[in-house]
Amino acid sequence: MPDLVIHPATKPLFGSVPVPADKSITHRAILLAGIASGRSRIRGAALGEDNRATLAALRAFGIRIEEPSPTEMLIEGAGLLGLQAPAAPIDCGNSGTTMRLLAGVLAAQRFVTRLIGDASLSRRPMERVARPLRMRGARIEGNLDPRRVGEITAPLDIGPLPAPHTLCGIEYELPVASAQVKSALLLSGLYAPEATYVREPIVSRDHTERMLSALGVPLRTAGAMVELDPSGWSGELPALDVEVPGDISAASFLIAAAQIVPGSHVTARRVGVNPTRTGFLEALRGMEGVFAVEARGEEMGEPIGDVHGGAAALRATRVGGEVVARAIDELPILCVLAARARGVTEVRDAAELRVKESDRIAAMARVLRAFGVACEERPDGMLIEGREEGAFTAAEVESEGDHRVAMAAAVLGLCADGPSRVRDAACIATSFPRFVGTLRALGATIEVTSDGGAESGGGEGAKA
Ligand SMILES: O=C(O)C1=C[C@@H](OP(=O)(O)O)[C@@H](O)[C@H](O)C1
Ligand SMILES: C=C(OP(=O)(O)O)C(=O)O
Repeated sequence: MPDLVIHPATKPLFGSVPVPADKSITHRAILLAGIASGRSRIRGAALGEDNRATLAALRAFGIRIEEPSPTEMLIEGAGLLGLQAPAAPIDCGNSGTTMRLLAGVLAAQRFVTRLIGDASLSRRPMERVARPLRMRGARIEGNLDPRRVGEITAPLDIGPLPAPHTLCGIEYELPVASAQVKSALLLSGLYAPEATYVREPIVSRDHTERMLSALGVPLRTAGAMVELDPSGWSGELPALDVEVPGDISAASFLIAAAQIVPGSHVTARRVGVNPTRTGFLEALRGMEGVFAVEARGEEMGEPIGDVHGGAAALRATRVGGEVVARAIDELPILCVLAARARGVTEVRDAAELRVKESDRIAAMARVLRAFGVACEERPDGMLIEGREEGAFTAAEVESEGDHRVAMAAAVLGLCADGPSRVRDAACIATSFPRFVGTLRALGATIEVTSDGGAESGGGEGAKA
């Protein structure tokens, strides 16, 4: 597994760069294209491994997919009930979104599918999606989780849907905000003659709602409530033709790097700026960060903008409440910004971070401490004692197999007093295969090592 060696920045980061296609939107586009009627075209940046897992799953259900270039997919939709029983278990890899969204569609099928994942995904909680799907008549079984009472983990066996082979209506209140669970319920709602109502404690990302609405599915949203009432709907999804916007979660690492490397100015081009995803920018505003969003139109109901970021004198903030759901994947990089801010930053209401690809609260506390940053772990967040000046202590840290932890640590390394090392960094390809190449293009010095030796060339991603 390659490591990254990050050298302290000796000059400003500067430039305008693309970022990977939004991972959440891409999962949805691939999945909906597979069950739509007709040939869909999805364009965007080259796929990360999580999106590849969704693509491979669709192929395993018999969907024909061509990739005429690394940035384009042509998907022959088989219609809502056109998926075929797969010959083997479907490997969702590291991707929670793949597993939980697929569960919604598979709940309605007349065959059984086994969903498996890597070691990290096999530890993540799945009862949250299984329970409401069972309530609407689906069969879902998993392994009982010995660490958590009433919890199940992958492998998941889903289906076949018992006679009369229709899911029933549901009115469901999510105990924890989750776009994955909400999306699974809405996707399963495409197969139910009765209505689907989902209510969340706070609004999570709404890409599924926007995409389904753009495809003519009758959806109504009011605050944190979504209703899909299929009466009067044709029961068919038209093919999609979409250029997926860039991923704000990936862009956040670059915008954050620009804040903390003196003199920097960085632009991430054509980024999705859906308000259910811009919690990072709001938190950054609270830290007196330097950024601007320049509107660049819309795609399938998703607003797009160029995001500019520049070096800033940050101050500590409090991140909690509803903004957490809209910044959930950006909290690791926000912790890095907190380390470079004047005062003590408090992150709370973020217990969900403990059930992501790693326990991101514990993992980030270890990373921060390794760089000499004082922090206190809390059950639902942490306190971080920022230092607006002086280099951090160069460190050697583990990615813990978590792409966002690895990238956050790499950005912190730009402000250290010597070269830092992020071990086991191949996981970055999960969401941002060109992370290293992009940071280098902006002026950072990063090496990708294999077998203990440092390589300075190549390295589009951590996967050298
Ligand atoms: O729906 C999605 O695309 C996602 C939802 C979030 O997970 P939860 O639904 O578990 O909050 C997020 O952390 C994940 O990276 C992607
Ligand atoms: C949590 C993430 O993804 P997933 O849940 O799809 O594994 C993430 O990308 O940070």
